[in-house]
Amino acid sequence: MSNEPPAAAAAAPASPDLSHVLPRDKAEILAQALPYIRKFHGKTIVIKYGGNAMTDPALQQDFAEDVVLLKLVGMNPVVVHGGGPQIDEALAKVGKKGTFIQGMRVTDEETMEVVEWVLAGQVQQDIVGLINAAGGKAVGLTGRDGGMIRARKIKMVDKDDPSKEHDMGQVGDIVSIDPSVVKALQDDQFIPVISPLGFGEQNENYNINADVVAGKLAEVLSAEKLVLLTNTPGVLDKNGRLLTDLTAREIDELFADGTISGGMLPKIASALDAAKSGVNSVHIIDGRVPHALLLEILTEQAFGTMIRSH
Ligand SMILES: Nc1ncnc2c1ncn2[C@@H]1O[C@H](COP(=O)(O)OP(=O)(O)O)[C@@H](O)[C@H]1O
Ligand SMILES: CC(=O)N[C@@H](CCC(=O)OP(=O)(O)O)C(=O)O
Repeated sequence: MSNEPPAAAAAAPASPDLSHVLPRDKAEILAQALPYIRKFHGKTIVIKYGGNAMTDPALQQDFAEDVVLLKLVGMNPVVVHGGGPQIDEALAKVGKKGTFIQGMRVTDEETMEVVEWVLAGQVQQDIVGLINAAGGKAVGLTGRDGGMIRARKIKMVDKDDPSKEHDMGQVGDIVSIDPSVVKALQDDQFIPVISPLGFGEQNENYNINADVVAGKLAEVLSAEKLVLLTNTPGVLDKNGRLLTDLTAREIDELFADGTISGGMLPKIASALDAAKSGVNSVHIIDGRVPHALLLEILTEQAFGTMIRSH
């Protein structure tokens, strides 16, 4: 994405060497996960896997293993994936450059075809394959499957001039989500992997920002947690320092002074909506950290940015 990240966003943490950890210490670490396994047993956890967090094959494998582990200890992970950089790469091959307005891709007809192919054909199936190889049973879905995500053309009002509206092409705004197909899959021990594509009243296709789908799905599923994996340590302040905790009022201030830009705009807005709609804990975390999901869900380690409704 073309927006400038605050300074600290660039540094990816290195993979730790655990060869020196004694077996009894490893057992102790496993035992410390018990309270979290008990707390989240049977609960739905919506995981947004951002396109920017999925660029390294080793990290992708860690991610798939984490999802399977969460399922095997009794949680209900639901994966919503992105794919912004992967779409950009495919567009470049046909000589097109992505254009973004307020963190959303302007989607003309030709771009829509590429978006569908990359998200549902490539990225989703790669994730499904990795989860299955790690011992899970993943099923890939788009918003069309089971009539899940109804959408309409988004109205994008200019943030500086509210009298101006941008034509975003086939970018969708969610009208409703019917989660019955997700629930049926969960009941049969499958792990749903959802591409952020919706359909409209005339059966037309929509490209929807994946953070928006993840946030709304977490709300509709009454999820316990929404975890958004991205390529920064979390939300950063103007000096590139991590903000570990954000309330609605603080988020308004960050929007107003321009600290949040690009892809972080829909991410924070969706995270806040989910927190306000009753999702108990909402976190934006660094997907470049090996086993980021396990760190966030099964340890007491404070990690990334937690979004609170008040
Ligand atoms: N205040 C901020 N803190 C952290 N990241 C920010 C901030 N403002 C803008 N960003 C940008 O948001 C990006 C994450 O959003 P996005 O590119 O859509 O990633 P993803 O593919 O994970 O959804 C970061 O890489 C960074 O460039
Ligand atoms: C409307 C819109 O912006 N759709 C996104 C869908 C993918 C996405 O959200 O990917 P990330 O999570 O990796 O950014 C796009 O076309 O890039």
